[in-house]
Amino acid sequence: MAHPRDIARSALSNAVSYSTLSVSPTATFHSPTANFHSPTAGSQPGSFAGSSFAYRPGPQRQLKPFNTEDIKILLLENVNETGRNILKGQGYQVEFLKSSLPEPELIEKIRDVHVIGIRSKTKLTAKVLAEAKNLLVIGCFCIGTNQVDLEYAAKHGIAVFNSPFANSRSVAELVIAEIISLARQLGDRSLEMHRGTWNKVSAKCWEIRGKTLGIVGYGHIGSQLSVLAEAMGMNVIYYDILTLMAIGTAQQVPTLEHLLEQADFVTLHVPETPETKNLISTKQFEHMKTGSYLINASRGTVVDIPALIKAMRSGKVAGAALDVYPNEPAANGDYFTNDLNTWAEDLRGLNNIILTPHIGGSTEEAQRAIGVEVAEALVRYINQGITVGSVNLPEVTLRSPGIEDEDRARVIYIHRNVPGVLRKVNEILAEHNVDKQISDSKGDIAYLMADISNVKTEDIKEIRDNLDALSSRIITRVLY
Ligand SMILES: NC(=O)c1ccc[n+]([C@@H]2O[C@H](COP(=O)([O-])OP(=O)(O)OC[C@H]3O[C@@H](n4cnc5c(N)ncnc54)[C@H](O)[C@@H]3O)[C@@H](O)[C@H]2O)c1
Ligand SMILES: O=C(O)[C@H](O)COP(=O)(O)O
Repeated sequence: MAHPRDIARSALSNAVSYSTLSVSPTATFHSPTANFHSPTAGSQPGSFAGSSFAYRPGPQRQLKPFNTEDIKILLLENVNETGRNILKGQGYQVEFLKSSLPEPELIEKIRDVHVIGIRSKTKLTAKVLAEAKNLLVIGCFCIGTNQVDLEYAAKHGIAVFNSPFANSRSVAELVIAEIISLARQLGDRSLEMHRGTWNKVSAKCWEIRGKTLGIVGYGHIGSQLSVLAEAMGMNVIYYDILTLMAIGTAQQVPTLEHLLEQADFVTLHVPETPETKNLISTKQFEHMKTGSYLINASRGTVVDIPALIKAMRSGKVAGAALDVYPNEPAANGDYFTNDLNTWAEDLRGLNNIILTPHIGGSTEEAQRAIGVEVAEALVRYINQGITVGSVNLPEVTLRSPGIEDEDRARVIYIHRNVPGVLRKVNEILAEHNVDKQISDSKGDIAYLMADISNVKTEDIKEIRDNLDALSSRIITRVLY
């Protein structure tokens, strides 16, 4: 029996196909050049030259079996105007909210939409996604995707996109500011002055020149930070589960303990995974140098905060900067108290601790760039089924056929990765000319895209119905 989501998605897909093959007047692609760069792009056969890929839709028809006005999008967490404008420019119905939503309200709203745009706060769990009967695609307008059940989404044919590095520089700059601020106790001095107290001290205030920065997680952010820190005269060491090429004169160390024992400043730039939960806890604080500093702008679960509070009270750790927390308030103006995290007030009472409200990626530059990058990925997926940049589906694209003809269609078949599917799909497509076809898999899920010609309007329903009838099917889309 078809899942209700599939029926809803089929209905959307069928909506226009029986009345006309032409495109809605609003169906112009937002950007005529829509350039994007993907670090993984070079791995796409036949679609890329090197690692930079300029997608140009050109004058051909857009591949949409629907009026763009039928697409309902919910944007939460104050997604940047750049992204909103791109989506509105397509004619989609866009509902925009500044904050995240409590789960019951989220479930109510997600039932109705084809696309949801979120940032790091909104948790799209299996429970929430199970209610999202119409959902085609999720846009994470941020780097992290740990807030989404990626596996559940893939198994139900819901693509997920993010912006893998548009805010890396902003985070790296914030961390540089924090290193100096902690070394000079700037937060405390500023607070004292705000309270009317003059307290001029040099004891335990340091230059950062010649000090050792230990970076845990040497990815996009960690490696940017490495360059900036060296430029300021710091020695940089890093620990990563992968062996990674050092930038500048930084040096990789073999274990986390090696890093903790040598570093004056420890900064965390790992994703949230089961392995990184409480990565820094009592044992790790014991390995740190007395009087060293800890910075966490990765995810709140990476540091055991009660253990940090103890380490700071004992003087083992001389200062800390936290940008992320296990439980974060939903909206600006909400309180950060023990109701949310049992230790919140103890944390607030410590000296030389910088507490920021998850602002690592919150700059105008980063948010604008993320808005464009994710919104364009969503448009490519909604209108053309292109999955390049998806974090949970195989990355698949075909060059648009560059045709004006009305007898062409793009078939997208997301299916379970089991033997014999290609043969069955091609039997269904056999009466048409398959101009181009590509198929790729990721774990249990496979994504097939075929551009076919010699297709009449009445053939579309038959193709869809036949593909829908295959036991391997997750989602069928026919775009034309
Ligand atoms: N505070 C903010 O606003 C903000 C902004 C952007 C990103 N982030 C967080 O920062 C994280 C890192 O971002 P990035 O873009 O540098 O990610 P990235 O994927 O480019 O790099 C992460 C690195 O961590 C390494 N790693 C993974 N598990 C590890 C482990 N157990 N021990 C050591 N290294 C490990 C990976 O191999 C990788 O090199 C993101 O996942 C996100 O959660 C926070
Ligand atoms: O994952 C990210 O990019 C950061 O944590 C920033 O998240 P935000 O967009 O919710 O500020």
